Amino acid sequence: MASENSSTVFDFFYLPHIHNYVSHESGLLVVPPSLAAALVFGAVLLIYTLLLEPLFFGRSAQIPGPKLAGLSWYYLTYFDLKLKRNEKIGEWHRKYGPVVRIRPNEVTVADPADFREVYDTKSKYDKTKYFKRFALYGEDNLFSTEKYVEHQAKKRKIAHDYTKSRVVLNAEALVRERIAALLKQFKEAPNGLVDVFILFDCFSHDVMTRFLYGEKHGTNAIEDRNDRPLVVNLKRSQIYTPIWVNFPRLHGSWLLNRMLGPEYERTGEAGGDVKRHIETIMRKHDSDPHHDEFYSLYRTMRYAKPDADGKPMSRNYMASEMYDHLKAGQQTTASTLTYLTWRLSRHPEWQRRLQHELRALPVSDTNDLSLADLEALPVLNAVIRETLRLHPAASGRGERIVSSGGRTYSGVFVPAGTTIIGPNLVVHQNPSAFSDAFSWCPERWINASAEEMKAMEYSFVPFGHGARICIGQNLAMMELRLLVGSMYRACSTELGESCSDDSMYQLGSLAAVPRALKCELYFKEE
Ligand code: HEM
Repeated sequence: MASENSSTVFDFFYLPHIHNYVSHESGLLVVPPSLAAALVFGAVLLIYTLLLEPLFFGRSAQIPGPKLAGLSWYYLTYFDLKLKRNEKIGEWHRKYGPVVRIRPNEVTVADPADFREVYDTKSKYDKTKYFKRFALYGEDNLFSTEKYVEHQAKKRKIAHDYTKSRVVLNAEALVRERIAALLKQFKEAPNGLVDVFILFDCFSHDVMTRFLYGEKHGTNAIEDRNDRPLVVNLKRSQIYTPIWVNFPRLHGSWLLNRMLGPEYERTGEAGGDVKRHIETIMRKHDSDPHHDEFYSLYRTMRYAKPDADGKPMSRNYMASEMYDHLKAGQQTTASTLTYLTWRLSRHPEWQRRLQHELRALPVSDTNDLSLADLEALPVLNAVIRETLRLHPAASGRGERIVSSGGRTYSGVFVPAGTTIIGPNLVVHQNPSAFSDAFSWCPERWINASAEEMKAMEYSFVPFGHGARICIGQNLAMMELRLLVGSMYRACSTELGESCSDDSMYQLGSLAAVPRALKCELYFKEE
């Protein structure tokens, strides 16, 4: 029998009411039947909700995938923070098949037909709330707009400027001018050693700023180091994008700044720097009395037809759109160019074939290659396509919501409301379209039969598909063709000592960049 003076653990924690439930004989807890029943019910409910429902009885339980991914949102987050998200999802598809549950309510598809169903114009899937992170200045841009219909209305106002003929008219000359500045830097580099990643980043930054605000107000990051901090910080911030994506409220907090150090803190400010940069440029542009006389996307937006309510585009909306295009167009293009020149440096035989093809072309009075000629070159287009296939530069987070009634993908039913994604990296590894899918093999695009080519093209979606396909793809393809064409006509490249398969491992960051955040190559003028 417990003495009146003996103390229990409940005294220690001072839980006065609990004494009512302690046996005076044994000192043990005596739980009244009603409380016991409530506790058991609670435990069963918890087990059912956290374990049995997601694993066996829930609407998504039959979808293949790792059990842990079905149980917890954090399982994929773990690989995401390690910057291995895309690689992991690819691995799961090889193990579990074309449809995989990657989070309790999130599914990816790898089959090209399923990919097309998700993104097709006919399907009209909405985007998820994830894209709200990309809204800026309090305004949704094209990329962050959730609703299909609203997105279409916005796109109609600017899509014309991104058609092929308009891009050639408004941007070809500025791209050529920036290429000349870039090649000069390559040629003047000490010992010919160049970090191409940073310089391609500067190149695509200059092209984008000039396209967006007009040549006169664009940057000179290639030759002027004062214009580079923005580029460098945006590049470094790639390492931390999974924190921003998974824990947006925690990102940039005092706690993370202390835990991750000054590099994290500094790059966390990159977004704010871009915002201020855009605001400054808009003010400069507005106070320029000649701003209507030269092309810029900003000018197009300022004079776009007003909405049905008669309102022109708001200043904040225009700023939001320009910020998004700047980031979307800069890092993707720089990453693609980096992987392309790296692959060519690893495969000198392809470099020689490319040079042979380029050097046989006629040049203009100004010693330029014509875009039409470049578009028709089999080797140039094969090396570009093969690089876009193996190293797609976007994040693979094209989240959409399965619409009402649910859908069946490759025989697997996915309920309405589920987040669905077609990661293009995984679609590009489709073994029935691409034999030896993990090898960089441009030959496949040259020697394919008509039937093989059809299958490859169906599975080749580096710019996405459908209504939300990359608006900048014509600009990107023009930059790639003109730059790679001009560069390899004039020079050769070789791997620098610091450049290895490990340093070039492609991270699962927002723009899929090389792990070392650099790529050193030797340039030899020929
Ligand atoms: C090699 C370079 C590029 C690649 C691989 C690429 C890839 C992509 C992909 C896959 C998407 C679709 C995302 C989704 O479905 O959610 C996309 C959208 C987009 N891209 Fe690109 N892109 C590139 C260059 C550019 C350039 C140069 C611009 C210039 C403006 C640009 C601007 C955009 C915009 C604004 C969107 C959103 C379109 C919308 O939601 O309607 N991209 N890009």
